[in-house]
Amino acid sequence: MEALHSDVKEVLLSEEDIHQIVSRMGEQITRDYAGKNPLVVAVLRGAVVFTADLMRAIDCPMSVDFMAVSSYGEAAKSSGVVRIVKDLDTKIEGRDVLIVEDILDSGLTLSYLIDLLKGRGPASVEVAAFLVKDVTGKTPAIEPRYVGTHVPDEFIVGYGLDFAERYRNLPYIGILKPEVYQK
Ligand SMILES: O=P(O)(O)OC[C@H]1O[C@H](OP(=O)(O)OP(=O)(O)O)[C@H](O)[C@@H]1O
Ligand SMILES: Nc1nc2[nH]cnc2c(=O)[nH]1
Ligand SMILES: [Mg+2]
Repeated sequence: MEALHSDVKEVLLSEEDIHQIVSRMGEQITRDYAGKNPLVVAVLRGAVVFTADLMRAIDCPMSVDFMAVSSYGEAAKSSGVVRIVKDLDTKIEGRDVLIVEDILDSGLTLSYLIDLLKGRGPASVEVAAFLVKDVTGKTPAIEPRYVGTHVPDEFIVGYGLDFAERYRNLPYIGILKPEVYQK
């Protein structure tokens, strides 16, 4: 196993843990979307690593498109305002849409996206979230159909999740040392 990054306090999920979770989620999605042709919507940038793995664990016809939104910018706390940086290139009317997210924290990003995409007349909109953070005071209950696992209320990095655009390339999920983002 590779050495722990010096800015990471603790590893929550190893590469092996991640692989097992993604396989299980892929099986569930494959079963539920049999005979359909879902459009997987990856939310850039955080979800890109998870999406790349999840797609390969889905064994039914599907397509993928990307949307970029950002609410955290360079900060460790949401600005409260979700910005669309890139919209879908695909028409979703009548499609089964599966939004793929790396983490559900305050819920702001997903509640914004779900409302936006539902307004375009899809057949269905579901969410696959790799991580759900256990925080109090989440934006109106979002219940993702597919959840990888729950994480504590700390700042998480790795496997696509960044702080100020760093650490996305760590192959594991870890807790960032507070002194790094409080600097
Ligand atoms: O539930 P929330 O409190 O809205 O937080 C979750 C969102 O925050 C992060 O994205 P961010 O806006 O930082 O952009 P990024 O994906 O480009 O890192 C993460 O990837 C989720 O999309
Ligand atoms: N990297 C990272 N991005 C987030 N966006 C919302 N919560 C988090 C988190 O814990 N870590
Ligand atoms: Mg994101």
